[in-house]
Amino acid sequence: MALLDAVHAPVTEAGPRQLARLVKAALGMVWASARREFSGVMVAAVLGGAGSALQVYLTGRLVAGLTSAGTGLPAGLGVKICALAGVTIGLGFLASFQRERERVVGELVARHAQTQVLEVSAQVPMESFEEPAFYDRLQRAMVTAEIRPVQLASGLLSTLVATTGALGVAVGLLTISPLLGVLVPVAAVPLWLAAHHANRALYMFTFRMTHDDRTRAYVSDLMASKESAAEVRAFGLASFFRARFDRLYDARLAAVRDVAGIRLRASLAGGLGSGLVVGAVILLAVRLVATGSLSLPEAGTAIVAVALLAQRLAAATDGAARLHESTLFVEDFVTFVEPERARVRAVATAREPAGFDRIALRDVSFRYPAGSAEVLHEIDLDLRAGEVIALVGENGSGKTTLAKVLAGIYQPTRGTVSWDDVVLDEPRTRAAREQIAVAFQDFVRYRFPIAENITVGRPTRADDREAMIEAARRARADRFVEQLPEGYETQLGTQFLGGSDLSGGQWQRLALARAFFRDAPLIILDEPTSALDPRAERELFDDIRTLCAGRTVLLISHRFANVRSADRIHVMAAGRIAESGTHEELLDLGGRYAELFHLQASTYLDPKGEPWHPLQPS
Ligand SMILES: Nc1ncnc2c1ncn2[C@@H]1O[C@H](COP(=O)(O)OP(=O)(O)OP(=O)(O)O)[C@@H](O)[C@H]1O
Repeated sequence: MALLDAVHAPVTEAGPRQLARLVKAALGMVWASARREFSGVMVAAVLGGAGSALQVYLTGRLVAGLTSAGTGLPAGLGVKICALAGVTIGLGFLASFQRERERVVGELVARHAQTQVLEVSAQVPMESFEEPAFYDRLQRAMVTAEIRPVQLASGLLSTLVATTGALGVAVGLLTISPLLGVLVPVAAVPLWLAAHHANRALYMFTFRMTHDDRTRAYVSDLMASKESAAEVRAFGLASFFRARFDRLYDARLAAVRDVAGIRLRASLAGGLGSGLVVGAVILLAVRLVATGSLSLPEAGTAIVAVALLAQRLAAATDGAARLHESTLFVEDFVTFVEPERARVRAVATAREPAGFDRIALRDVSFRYPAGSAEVLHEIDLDLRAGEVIALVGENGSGKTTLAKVLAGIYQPTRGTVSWDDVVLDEPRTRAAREQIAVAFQDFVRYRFPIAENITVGRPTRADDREAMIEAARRARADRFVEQLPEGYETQLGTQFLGGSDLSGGQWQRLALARAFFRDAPLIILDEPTSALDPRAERELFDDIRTLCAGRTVLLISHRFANVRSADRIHVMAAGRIAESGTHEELLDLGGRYAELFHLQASTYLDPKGEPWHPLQPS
């Protein structure tokens, strides 16, 4: 936790200046997303304030009329009562209007905030997803964007409405007794101090719980998602996960009780302090009657106004407290969204490389943010336009990492990637992704219709059905898709209405089709056939040049026989390129490639060195 605090100190430690900045940011959010609705409530607030002043004035006139009339009814009593009732009904209507508008403003701000968090999350550098602190910030920003806008809107609007209402009553009271009018607002001070303390406690609680909350959400996801459902049942993990979930929730509940205690004590102290002030002011009103400074009707009206003002001030303080609370959380949103916007702007202005005749990696090293050591060391690699280049090597040797650096997913820690003479800095790398198609080893299974699983490869040409079907054909996905009753319109994902599932190999063919549909000059295929049957695998590798004609291809495979026709094969070992050459050159070299190639080939030979025929007894 100490580390997290150092990375992102909670805002409660900050002074009024930072709070003012956050209030400004919060207002900016409301204004940007709900200008019209917000303006409507402002007008209602002003009307409400005027109505409150009128209410006090009419009450005063009514009381004065009643006391001066002696035993009979005063003249114009009916009109005064009707006017007072009319103002009260009007104020009630304004209150309902405000409540309903608040809801709409809250939703509008929530949508605005969530869109920004999602946009940023989808664009942050991939390295961010390697840092636990990033997930904490993301989680806080997500939660803030989801639930705080409603609180922000309601806090802001009810503060405005209650403050204008309080001002109206205060104006009425000041005309009766300036002393009482000045003293009543003091009742808001203990309420505000208490709210400030309570908000701090809540924010610190949320801040400190983020990591544990994420762990709990992960465990609950394991228990409730389709991806883990089979293993959870096969290994009987339900009670094991349940115990872990309970432990985490117990810790949270203990912390919730602590923070609830702090908030309750603060609220009691605030209410007590405020009540004492109001009581003292009423006593003072009585004393002013005794000393003859106030008449009895004036004192009666003043006491009603004091109670009304205290009530409005409490509402205004409550609104301000909610605004303050949500503002603390706005910090989580702002610190997440703002820095990333600068990067996005930089990318928007970056020139996309025009293409390449040669891609060159020079002295490229890479270390994962979470890793203690470099996983790529001083890599020099060239890919010329139209070549098929293969990467082979044992598990963990760095093939996927290198492919991701080439794909512009990761930025090298040291060294450069250039397209011809253009060195790709971060913005250019992002821009260059437009010209790269990748089929990842851990590709995504989109729970969309089949056609969309392919067209997300290049959403801007999603309407090109012919190209979509052609991509499916190249990935040999057309055969099984055409046998499905709804063909390319088949919804995937059994969690959605009418959805069905595919086999691992069929999903992989869709991932391949997606890469083909992207139609980019550089195609990176990381273990593209790991789930395919031997026939499909053979077909793909035999045809790779035709399938990717005119493109530059980087192929990664564990099966050495698959890459033997590549223009150049690089053998990776412990993050370095250990050997390079054509299949024949590498066999002649008699090194690691030759050893691993023969090792794999031997599994297809019987003990006498003949090809293995499993159906014929040896
Ligand atoms: N996100 C990560 N954070 C830290 N280290 C990582 C991360 N991903 C991979 N590594 C480490 O980087 C090294 C290279 O991994 P990489 O996935 O590039 O290997 P690979 O050759 O593609 O392996 P495989 O053949 O198993 O797919 C491994 O030692 C791995 O533990």
